[in-house]
Amino acid sequence: MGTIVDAAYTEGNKSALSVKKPKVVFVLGGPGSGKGTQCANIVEHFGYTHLSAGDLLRAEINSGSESGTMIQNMISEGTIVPPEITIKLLEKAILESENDKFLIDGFPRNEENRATFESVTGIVPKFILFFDCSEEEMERRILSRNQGRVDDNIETIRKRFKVFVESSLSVINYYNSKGKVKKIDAGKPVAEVFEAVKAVFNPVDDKVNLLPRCYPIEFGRYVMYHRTI
Ligand SMILES: Nc1ncnc2c1ncn2[C@@H]1O[C@H](COP(=O)(O)OP(=O)(O)O)[C@@H](O)[C@H]1O
Ligand SMILES: Nc1ccn([C@@H]2O[C@H](COP(=O)(O)OP(=O)(O)O)[C@@H](O)[C@H]2O)c(=O)n1
Ligand SMILES: [Mg+2]
Repeated sequence: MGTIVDAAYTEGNKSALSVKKPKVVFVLGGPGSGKGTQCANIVEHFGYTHLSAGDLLRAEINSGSESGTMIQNMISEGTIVPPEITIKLLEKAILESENDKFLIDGFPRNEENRATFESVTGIVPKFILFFDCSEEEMERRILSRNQGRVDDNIETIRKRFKVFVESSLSVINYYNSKGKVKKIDAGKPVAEVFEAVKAVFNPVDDKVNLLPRCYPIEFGRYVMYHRTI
């Protein structure tokens, strides 16, 4: 149809993303673990662009797209939308951005998401940020989130926890076996969680830390400058 999404596909069904080669960090964790909250902090501090798979799917519903009804039903049930749909939305957002580094929040949520993304885009994530939080705390947070989401009710929350344990944890285990998971204790207050997050990102990514800080060390008549980053 000549849309930007169609244009993203080149010969052999490979995505144009294999040309753009963006830097990608997957941000995973149970519903309510604080992914969106911490992504906002990372954007502010490290200059990434935040792409929430859930937000992109909700925007697709609101755009009146033909897949809208199906997406709406799946979100209401807490089930996972087929990867073709979510991946196209992610690709479009990445290609439309001038940035080259992205936080992909809430994706991949199952093995099918993961394997399809990898084969279609050829992108290998730099690392996975995993927000580890108890169900009791996640439930408390979601029930006071107040964003008017159709899935933030106790019945759907329970279904989403089940999907997380049965389908999403295996993705985290997969990347863990490759040494790519940075696990964060997400049960603490927002500021404390962000301290742990900051320690994970390479300091050279830090927007407020772009110039190396040096301090002099004197050795007799020589003065050496030691870089702190
Ligand atoms: N560390 C935290 N402690 C307490 N509340 C938090 C924390 N992180 C996020 N929240 C709140 O919990 C709710 C869920 O957070 P959110 O970032 O939307 O999580 P997710 O994207 O993982 O579902 C929001 O209302 C948010 O303000
Ligand atoms: N990769 C994804 C991400 C979200 N979703 C759907 O979108 C819903 C909300 O996802 P979300 O990431 O906004 O939810 P939170 O983890 O932020 O609470 C999920 O429960 C799924 O129904 C999906 O199908 N596939
Ligand atoms: Mg979220």
